Amino acid sequence: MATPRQGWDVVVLCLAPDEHELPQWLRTGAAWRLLLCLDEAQEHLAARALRMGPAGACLGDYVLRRKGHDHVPELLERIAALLAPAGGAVRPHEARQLAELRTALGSMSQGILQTDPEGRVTVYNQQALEFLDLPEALVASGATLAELTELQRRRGDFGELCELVDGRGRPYILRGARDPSPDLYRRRTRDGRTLEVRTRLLPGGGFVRTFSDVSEYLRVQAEQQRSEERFRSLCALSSDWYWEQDAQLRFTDIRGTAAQGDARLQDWLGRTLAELGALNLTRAAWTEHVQRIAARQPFRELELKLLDPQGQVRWIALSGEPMVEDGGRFVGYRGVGRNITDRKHAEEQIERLAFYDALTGLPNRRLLLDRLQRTCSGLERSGHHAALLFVDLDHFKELNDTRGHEHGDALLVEVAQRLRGAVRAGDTVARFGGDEFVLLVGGLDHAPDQARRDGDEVARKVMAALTRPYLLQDGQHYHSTSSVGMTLFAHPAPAAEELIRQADFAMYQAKAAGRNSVRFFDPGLLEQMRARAQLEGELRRGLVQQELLLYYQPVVDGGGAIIGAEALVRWQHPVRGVVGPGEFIELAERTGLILALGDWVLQAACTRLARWAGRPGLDALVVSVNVSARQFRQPDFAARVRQALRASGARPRQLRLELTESLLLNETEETIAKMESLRAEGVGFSLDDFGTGYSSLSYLKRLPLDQIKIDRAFVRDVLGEPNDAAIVRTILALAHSLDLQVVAEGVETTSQLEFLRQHGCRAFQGYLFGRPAPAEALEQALQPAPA
Ligand SMILES: Nc1nc2c(ncn2[C@@H]2O[C@@H]3COP(=O)(O)O[C@H]4[C@@H](O)[C@H](n5cnc6c(=O)[nH]c(N)nc65)O[C@@H]4COP(=O)(O)O[C@H]3[C@H]2O)c(=O)[nH]1
Repeated sequence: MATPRQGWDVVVLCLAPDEHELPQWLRTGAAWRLLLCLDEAQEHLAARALRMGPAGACLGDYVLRRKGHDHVPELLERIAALLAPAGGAVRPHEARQLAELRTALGSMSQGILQTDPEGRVTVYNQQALEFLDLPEALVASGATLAELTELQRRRGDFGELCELVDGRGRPYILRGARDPSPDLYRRRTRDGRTLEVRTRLLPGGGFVRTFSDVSEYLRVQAEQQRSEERFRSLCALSSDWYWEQDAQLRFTDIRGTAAQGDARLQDWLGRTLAELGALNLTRAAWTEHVQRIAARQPFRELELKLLDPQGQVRWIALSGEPMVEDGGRFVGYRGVGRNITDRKHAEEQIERLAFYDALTGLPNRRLLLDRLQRTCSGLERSGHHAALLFVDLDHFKELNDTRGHEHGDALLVEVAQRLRGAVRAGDTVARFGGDEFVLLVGGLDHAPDQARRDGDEVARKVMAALTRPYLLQDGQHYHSTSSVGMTLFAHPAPAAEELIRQADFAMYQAKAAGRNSVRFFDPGLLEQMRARAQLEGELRRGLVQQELLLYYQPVVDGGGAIIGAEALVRWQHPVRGVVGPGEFIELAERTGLILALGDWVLQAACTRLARWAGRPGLDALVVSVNVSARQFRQPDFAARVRQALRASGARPRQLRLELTESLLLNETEETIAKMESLRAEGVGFSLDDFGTGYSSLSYLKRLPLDQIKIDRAFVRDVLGEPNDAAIVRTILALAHSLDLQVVAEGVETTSQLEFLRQHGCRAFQGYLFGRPAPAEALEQALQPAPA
């Protein structure tokens, strides 16, 4: 059959009864309407024609053939109906379909329009009018798309140079919207929206065009892109890296500059956290983590200590949160990871500093206290005894002072090693600072006697280890001994601090017993300890209550004339009466009270000097004041002396500071500077107890001294002990050659005086001339005889 021509209004297709297919030309689509005439058995072909939709012929209606030509009237009637002009009699179902179509078009968010082969707009919806900003009257009037486009172009809808239309659509618009139209292009409207324009050609000519406002979509897309970029740069710049796990908690993604090229991290892929084998997680910590994951909760800073194949430890911290799809389905975890190895090392270092002695690497006081507490709490169960040993090196200070700190430090390191070797691995060797070491030894016998023997054996071993000669860095050998104080304890044990006090106290007993010995803490001695503590409290109070006094002991010349005095402190105790410095100076030094005490003495002596000014006999006296090492080492010591002088008005030339040898051996440069600054103002310096310590010619030459004092120990035996006599002679000769004055202390007899005089001594101090006494005694002795 021939193909119907364009322009026909209705095509009536009568299918032969044996025809089971629709002719091919029906699919080409055309403007005419189709009226099918077919047998009942062929009714499905009408349905098929209907389904061809807008691309094919438009099925108008169909009529079933009846016997003879009974169906012809109906056929004609239907032809008439199809030929009826638009707006004419429309069948009810068609009217409904049309209305529904309009509603559907109207409710679309897209704009839609359709043109006929001549380019006239035949179908449109409100959205299209709105997007194109065109009046409906114009569009409905049958204007062509080219005309509408021209109108828009003139209005500037596409921009002056059509720049609002993208590269795909611009040539088409510039051509005046004449074919061919691109399938897709985008253009921006003047109010800033972006429209996506899609065109689909219709088979019979014309096209359907849709307009979608994709502004929001593009905004979200751009935002997403920005967010992606942010994430990417975060990953690139951050020391953290990003990870993801699937629902089975296997690592599926590890990203970020910090993770790139890190084979050890990339090795995680496909494995779960449990399979990484963290060394640090305790069972409890792991259980807690697993429960958290099971509850799909986030986790923060989960720290993992991992061992890599090279045996290196590294620490990683992970934080994560669950990933859930839109439907609420759990799909895994994601989060960030960070290498915290450096931080962990720093923390370990800090911990070491907090609990270990930096020089020897031994536990410090804090750690020892902790271990001691643990030992004590285990004693009830074990029934064992334990021992705490306080070890102090004899004469360590002298080594430190004479040979320098490096040698002292090296010795302490060696001592630490020897102590460790002398006890069992489970015992603790701690350093309390200086040359004080404390050993905690556990597992001693249940029976007190045997425990004591065990403890004694440990102490002997310790002492033997420390007595072996040391080879110093300068190649010289050094011999040392130690004093050990020990306290034994079992359950119930005293408090840890109390045990340390006991061992410390016992160590002092060992020192007092002549060093190089062991002493067990004797509870009987506890009283002494308490007395010491009480004395400290009383001295503190005494200082505040101004219970201190200054006595003065005269210093005389060869003819017995008083040329000066030494100020010696006394304590007017409210109960015990006058207490000598031998009972409290050492305590004051140990507790730091010496600083306040020393200040007071300086001020009192200066005040006395000022009072004596202008008084006959007293006016020219030089007063010596003892200065303890700790006092002298105060950074502002010189300023304090100046302050005492200024406040009292005393003349610096009449003040002489007595220093001890041990003080001068240390910190020489600083010492000299301090002494020189005071000496420049007239203050004199005397070296006390000369000959008892490490007397050295070199520092005598270097230090700005005026005077040395021969210790009374040499003076005492100067007649009976040839050695002492030789020392005294040497000191006098030395002092003479260095142009230093000499004062001999402790002169009690005229024979001593005679000896000293013979060998050139010109100044003397001792009971022979007067005991230390209140200032008034000196004042009386020097009072001019009444005329
Ligand atoms: N056997 C005997 N002893 C004599 C004789 N002549 C004097 N003495 C004593 O020898 C000590 C001399 O003082 P030192 O060597 O500076 O030794 C002083 C000094 O090191 C210290 N000291 C005293 N007062 C102070 C002070 O104000 N500050 C400081 N830091 N230490 C002081 O206490 C030590 C003892 O002082 P003191 O008990 O007053 O003892 C005094 C004095 O009484 C004598 O002929 N025979």
